[in-house]
Amino acid sequence: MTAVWDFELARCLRHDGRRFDLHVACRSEAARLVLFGPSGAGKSQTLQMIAGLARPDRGHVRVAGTTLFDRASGVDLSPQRRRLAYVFQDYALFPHLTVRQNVAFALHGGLRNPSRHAADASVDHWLATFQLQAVARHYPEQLSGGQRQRTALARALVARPRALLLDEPFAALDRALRRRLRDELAELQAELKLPLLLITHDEDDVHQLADAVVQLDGGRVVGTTVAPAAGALPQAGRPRHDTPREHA
Ligand SMILES: Nc1ncnc2c1ncn2[C@@H]1O[C@H](COP(=O)(O)OP(=O)(O)OP(=O)(O)O)[C@@H](O)[C@H]1O
Repeated sequence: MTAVWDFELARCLRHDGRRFDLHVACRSEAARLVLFGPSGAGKSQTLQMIAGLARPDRGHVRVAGTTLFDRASGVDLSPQRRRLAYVFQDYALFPHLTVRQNVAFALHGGLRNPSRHAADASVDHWLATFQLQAVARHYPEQLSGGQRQRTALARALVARPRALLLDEPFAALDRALRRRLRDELAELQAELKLPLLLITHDEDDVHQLADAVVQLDGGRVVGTTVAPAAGALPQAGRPRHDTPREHA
């Protein structure tokens, strides 16, 4: 069976005389894969290399059988051609664009600002899906945390991505909202059948969303688990280096 996620990424980072060696490999059939680990484990670097925003020294990235990067054979698709929607931790909405414009922006490859009245069926569809019609003319600073996150998701999905990459998508939200939005995201993923890769240090994200989890620490994979049961994971601050229960 073709793996949904198949990547091996190696990169040496140097900064201020310090060195961080990252080597992360994963092959998984999980539609919802979570990379879990403490701060500094290498989660963001891994996600950025998958998205094409950072370049590995060696390795490969394949998503649902399509090769997006392969150092050995010289394949290196641009972030746009990888068609992976990336939702940043702070959502990275454009403050000078309305909700509708933020969502429509992704349709034009980000080359120009869409008009405030831009009409497009797919923009309307995603605004409706995320219940954003009432705030479509609002600017990001006029939105609640949940509405900001939904706008970022609508903007990510409108361009029909191959997969969705999420960097700590619930970190900026309160606990009750996190729980609700995790459920919404899980439902949406099941409906769209869109592969989802999420990075987090929050164990609740893992339990509510993961089909499989890859635990990272110090730039290395320290465990892979399929559908982890509650309590099966170490605290993000205290990683466990024992034998993985099952391979993803
Ligand atoms: N551009 C860079 N140059 C040098 N080192 C870097 C660079 N970016 C990140 N690092 C280092 O790489 C390591 C992994 O960073 P990364 O941001 O991937 O961790 P993380 O697991 O996402 O952490 P967090 O949860 O805090 O975001 C850290 O030690 C960091 O200092």
